[in-house]
Amino acid sequence: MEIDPWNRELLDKYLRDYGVGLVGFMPAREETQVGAKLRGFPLYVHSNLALENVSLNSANPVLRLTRAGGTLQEELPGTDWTVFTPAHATFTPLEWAAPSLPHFSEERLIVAILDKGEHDSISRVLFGGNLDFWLHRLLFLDALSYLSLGRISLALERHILVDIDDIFVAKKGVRMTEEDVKALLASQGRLREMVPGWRFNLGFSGKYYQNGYPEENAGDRMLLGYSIAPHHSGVYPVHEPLYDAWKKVWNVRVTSSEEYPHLYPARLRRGFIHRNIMISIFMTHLSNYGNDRLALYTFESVIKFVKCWTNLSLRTVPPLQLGERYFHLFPNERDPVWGVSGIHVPMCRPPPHANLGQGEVVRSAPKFLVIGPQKTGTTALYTFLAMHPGIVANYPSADTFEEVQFFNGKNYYKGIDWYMNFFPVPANSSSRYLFEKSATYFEGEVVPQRVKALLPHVKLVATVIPASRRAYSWYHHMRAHNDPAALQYSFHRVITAGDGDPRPLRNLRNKCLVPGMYAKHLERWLDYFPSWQLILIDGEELRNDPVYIMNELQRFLSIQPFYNYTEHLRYDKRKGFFCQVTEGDKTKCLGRGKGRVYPPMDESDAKLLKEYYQPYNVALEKLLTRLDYPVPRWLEEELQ
Ligand SMILES: Nc1ncnc2c1ncn2[C@@H]1O[C@H](COP(=O)(O)OS(=O)(=O)O)[C@@H](OP(=O)(O)O)[C@H]1O
Repeated sequence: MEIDPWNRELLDKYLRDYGVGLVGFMPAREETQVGAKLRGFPLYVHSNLALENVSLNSANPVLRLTRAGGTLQEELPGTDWTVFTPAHATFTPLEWAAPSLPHFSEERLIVAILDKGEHDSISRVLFGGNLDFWLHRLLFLDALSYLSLGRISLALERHILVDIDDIFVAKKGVRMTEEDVKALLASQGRLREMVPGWRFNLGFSGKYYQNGYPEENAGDRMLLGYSIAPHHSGVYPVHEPLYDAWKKVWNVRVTSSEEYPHLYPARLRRGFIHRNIMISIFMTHLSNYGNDRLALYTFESVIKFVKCWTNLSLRTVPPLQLGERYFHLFPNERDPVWGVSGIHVPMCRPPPHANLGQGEVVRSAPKFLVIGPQKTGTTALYTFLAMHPGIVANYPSADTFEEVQFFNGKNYYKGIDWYMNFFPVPANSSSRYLFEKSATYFEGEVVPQRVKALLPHVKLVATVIPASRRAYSWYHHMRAHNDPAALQYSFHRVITAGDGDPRPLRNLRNKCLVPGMYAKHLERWLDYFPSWQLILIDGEELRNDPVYIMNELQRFLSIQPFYNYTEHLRYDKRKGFFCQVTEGDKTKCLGRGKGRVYPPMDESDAKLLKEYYQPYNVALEKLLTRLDYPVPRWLEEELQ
């Protein structure tokens, strides 16, 4: 509002030429202005006021979501409000308030004002302060809608359902009596007048039915007559046996949870779909419906308040429809992101509502992940790490061997319990370094976000080798695994495949080439993790001097005790690689699948790939320099 004339002229020209409106806020200032003219506007201001008794101008065209609900008899936060006195018909008051001074409570000073643009062809909504005051946030949304000619507008329809879980679950003495149930039904009747069709949705666990004092048991019986359903308790993190039961016994399609995704305040909670069951987010618990009945009071008050100050139309629909509407509105939330933010690694994570029975254990989370990409020496790294007495690897998977492959692909939908079961329970989890290696994590679009949500403090180990060498090794890996496309097409054909080529060939090309765009993928990881949580290992050095790399890695992970790899790794002439020294001074090397023998890459293909990866390599070098990471020698050579 108070920029210098030159910038003001530029800004106004822009606003006029493109028909853009302006929302302005008056900054707090030290000196008080009384009746001062606002430069360039036919408008006078008075600053540094304490205000109260707010009301809105119902005739102002800006009001859309906000309703002029009467006079709000409360003080505005702060004592540095500015009020406006217009001197042109272009201005229409939007909001009034009275000064917080004795005998002035009837006065109406303008705290927010609409400039219709009749003075200088620019429409504005001006606020005499910031958005700390809740009503101004609503007015701000309306200002955006008005000034954008309705293009930036939120729908006015809202759906609401109150879900009361565990309706019978509470200790004797704090359960619902008949009187409480009657109060619930009476409240439901009153709410129905404000929200057509309102109905509390009750869920139960039958185990606790008739488990209270006689008057509470009478309450239980009355509730049973009302309507209850066994489709609640969408506990989070997901408790798989519950989902099994929901599917098998009741064919439940929708349920509720109050935890996901472990973010506070509660308004940050979200929905998700797991095993085709929609989890909406609206769940409350019994305790405030019996006894003090605070929940009933709160809901009625909130709804009255919303109806008083907004033009929102409140509706209710049954749970299934609500779930469908929810995910139609927020399609991005269909995919869950399992998270335990706030719980530090090592985390102990029994399902929150599950009583740990015999044979059940509390597991610890991995402290670091080897994320790949494939063919960069990750198996060697995994094997060398697992030799360390202080490091514990995941159990192997029946399908994917040493790799769990949880955060990418379908396994993610098996839930956290499935993942955690891959980790042994160390006697003293805090002194052991659990880790897993899944080389497919590196380039997965959703992987960094998922890892961050579940393991925010985890350290990340990535390995890189020349991208073209990686691509060639991967191609031979696929041939060795009898991949039909890899067997059918030559390496040249794969790396030169165009968008018009058959899908299997294009897929192969992408999987072959995309992981080597190292900088692009690393940047994605760094969107979620600070650089000090990530180490980048030169796979060439790992191959030639694994002891040096393992020492670096131990330092990065701050692992105790320091393991002397010199005595435990030895170059094996026959294998052509470093291998593990075993008892009896023999060596145990990786299997035939690692360190394969295949013909060298055609020079023309090597040239093609060098050009292809050039921009990615340039970006990688820049990234490494920016992060103060060492630049591998092969990268320097590639860029010469
Ligand atoms: N010590 C040791 N022993 C055997 N192999 C070693 C070793 N160090 C690095 N390498 C290189 O690792 C390459 C395989 O990489 P990955 O283990 O990441 O492959 S995989 O993604 O897990 O399939 C593998 O690639 P290929 O040579 O193409 O088979 C090796 O070059």
